[in-house]
Amino acid sequence: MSDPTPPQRPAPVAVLVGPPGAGKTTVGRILAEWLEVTFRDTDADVEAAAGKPIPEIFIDEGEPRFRELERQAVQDALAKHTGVLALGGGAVLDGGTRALLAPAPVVFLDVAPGDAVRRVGLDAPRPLLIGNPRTRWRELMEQRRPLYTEVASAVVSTQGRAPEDVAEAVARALDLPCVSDRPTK
Ligand SMILES: Nc1ncnc2c1ncn2[C@@H]1O[C@H](COP(=O)(O)OP(=O)(O)O)[C@@H](O)[C@H]1O
Ligand SMILES: O=C(O)C1=C[C@@H](OP(=O)(O)O)[C@@H](O)[C@H](O)C1
Ligand SMILES: [Mg+2]
Repeated sequence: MSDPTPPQRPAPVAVLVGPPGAGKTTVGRILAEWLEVTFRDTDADVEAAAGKPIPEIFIDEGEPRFRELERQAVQDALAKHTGVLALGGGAVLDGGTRALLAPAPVVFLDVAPGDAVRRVGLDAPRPLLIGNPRTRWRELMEQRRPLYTEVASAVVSTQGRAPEDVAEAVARALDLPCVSDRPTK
């Protein structure tokens, strides 16, 4: 008699990584809607666990504590969340977090510096971009690009693409069957 099929471990259908301004949160929400699954963002999970916004966690407790909370959020989401998951841009800096991501369907959303800095300038503050955002972003990306590439099974460019076009490219890269049709323009 053959062995019974082992119980499937729940896993997100897609995990988005990439630098601040790549559009992980925006694209993740759109993709989740099309797939008719839930969306989760580890930044929101970390804020809920700490009971304060990210800039305050950095000021009060420092980046190492933020990365620890982030690793716990990633671990929890990978174990329990079956929808689309967006990570914070620096999650890949932590070796433990990278190891957790190894079996997951991870997509690296790539973005050009000019686009990223313009996008985050219109959005919520990122503590690591304080000062000269353009220079800081380039420094972050120099350090992180190899790490995004290491954890990802696919890379999707966001250059000159609307968030819906990026979501479609992610779905194609992971061979995901979207339930809801892409809204027509
Ligand atoms: N492909 C895109 N084109 C134009 N603007 C975008 C795109 N993706 C995201 N944005 C905008 O950029 C800002 C940052 O997006 P967000 O999803 O928070 O990025 P991330 O989570 O990767 O830091 C938001 O204001 C969002 O509306
Ligand atoms: O790049 C980073 O180190 C960070 C990116 C942010 O998330 P987004 O990439 O969603 O902006 C957030 O986790 C925090 O401000 C730190
Ligand atoms: Mg985000």
